[in-house]
Amino acid sequence: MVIITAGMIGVGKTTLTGKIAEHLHTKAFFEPVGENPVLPLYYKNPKQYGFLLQIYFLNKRFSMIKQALTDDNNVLDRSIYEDALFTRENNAEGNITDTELEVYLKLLDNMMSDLQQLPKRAPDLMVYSETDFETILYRIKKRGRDYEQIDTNPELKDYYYKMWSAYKQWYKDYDASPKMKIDLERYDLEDPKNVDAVLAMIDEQLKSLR
Ligand SMILES: Nc1ncnc2c1ncn2[C@@H]1O[C@H](COP(=O)(O)OP(=O)(O)OP(=O)(O)O)[C@@H](O)[C@H]1O
Repeated sequence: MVIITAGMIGVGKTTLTGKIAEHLHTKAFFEPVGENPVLPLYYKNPKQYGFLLQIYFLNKRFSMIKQALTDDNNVLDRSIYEDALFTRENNAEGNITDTELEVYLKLLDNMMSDLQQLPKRAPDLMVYSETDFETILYRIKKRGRDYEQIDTNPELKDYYYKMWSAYKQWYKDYDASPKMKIDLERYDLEDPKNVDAVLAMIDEQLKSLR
């Protein structure tokens, strides 16, 4: 089984990915932000580093999905299927030019067609997490990464809102695999009871796929 998690910045995908991997005894693929040299540069100067950051992520995600689809027993914390959303939003914000977007999309297209030659062509399940916008802001604040804070960079609130809204449509349009939605506002994963409830929902969904 290959499961991918998806959802807005700060929604709680990383925690959920860890819980799923532990529960199913599978390997989790994370992309630790501390090891990303471009991310802090991007938040300081999105116009200069927007394109570079998206190429950085795309390259990482391509390696991860290739390995995941080859090994066939994995959970991925965000995947190549949602990266273009960030690129499009940064294009709409004026951080990424139309030419950069075009080059990016062609590269992405090439990468996606390469995936068709792998033992498995797509994930088995996409687990999408959502909360309301206020909860997103609360969790970003609580997590406390300096460069993500709207207190020091108020313009970020607008960017976050646009991303949060765009994700709703992204979920509706996603058709690369079966999908399910988890309400991580109702099921806050800090409570172990909620973890059990969410894992039971995922088990149920997996059963229906077998
Ligand atoms: N293409 C992209 N993919 C993922 N993250 C991106 C991308 N472009 C910019 N970012 C930024 O990189 C950071 C990713 O952080 P992280 O991997 O912890 O994901 P997250 O969505 O915040 O996680 P979680 O749902 O676990 O809270 C965020 O600050 C996000 O805004």
